Amino acid sequence: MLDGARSTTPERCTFGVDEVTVQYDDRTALDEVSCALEPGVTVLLGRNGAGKSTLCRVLASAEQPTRGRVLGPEGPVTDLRSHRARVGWLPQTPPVAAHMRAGDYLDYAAWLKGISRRDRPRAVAEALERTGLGARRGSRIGTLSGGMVRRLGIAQAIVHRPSLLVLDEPTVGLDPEQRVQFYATLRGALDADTVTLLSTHLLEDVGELAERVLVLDAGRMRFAGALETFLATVPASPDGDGRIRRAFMAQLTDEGAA
Ligand SMILES: Nc1ncnc2c1ncn2[C@@H]1O[C@H](COP(=O)(O)OP(=O)(O)OP(=O)(O)O)[C@@H](O)[C@H]1O
Repeated sequence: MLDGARSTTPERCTFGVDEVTVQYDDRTALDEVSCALEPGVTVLLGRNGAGKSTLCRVLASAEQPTRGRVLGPEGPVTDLRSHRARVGWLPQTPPVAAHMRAGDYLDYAAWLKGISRRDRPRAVAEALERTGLGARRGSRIGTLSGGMVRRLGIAQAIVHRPSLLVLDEPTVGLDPEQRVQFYATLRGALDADTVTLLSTHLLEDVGELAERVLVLDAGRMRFAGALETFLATVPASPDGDGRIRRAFMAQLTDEGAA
């Protein structure tokens, strides 16, 4: 296990977790999980209940692990406030308020991230532009389509140009066309040096976005490495079909099927 994680040299590790355990009463959501993230998109795969959301929350410092450490470029994170200021986070349920106008909502998100009153208009305009919502600045969020609300979720997560972007199942509930738009929006919204973790159980997301892959199962990290390494865990089939699915299935355990 973790062959890919070992191949991620510490010099290139900008964010990650070290031996993180999260315990809820008698349930172990994460069991001594370690991973090192790099600039680019890492897709976090796992079945329902594997621990994906828990890992996302821990990385975003929205939740404290029972044991273990969150890592930043300077080493273990000790100052949660400044860590949160450099993290963009899109939880499973986008934190939007239907009655607000998109621009006002982003202004509020930028204020929460400590962007000054002077810099906020530019930050908001850029976030709207990067997510293709420039024309929707004055629209009430309740009138936007599901796909637009998801893009607005990305906009609030990137409004402060975070170093680490954590997206928890952002493609769930989007129809195929909305997903295509979402992929394009995300690619356009990311800076080259942004460290992005995207959790999903949609294997399509891997082919569209992943440079690296993590697989969690039953709270344990089963695989961490480059997409090519992940795919190489199973043989190619003559028609080239279903390789991501087979590579994913190969990492799963009976334990996680419970
Ligand atoms: N606040 C909580 N209290 C108790 N148990 C929890 C809590 N949050 C998560 N769990 C449990 O921890 C385990 C991991 O949950 P988590 O939500 O991280 O998984 P997931 O991979 O994101 O699943 P899904 O794809 O269904 O969202 C599950 O067994 C879940 O029931």
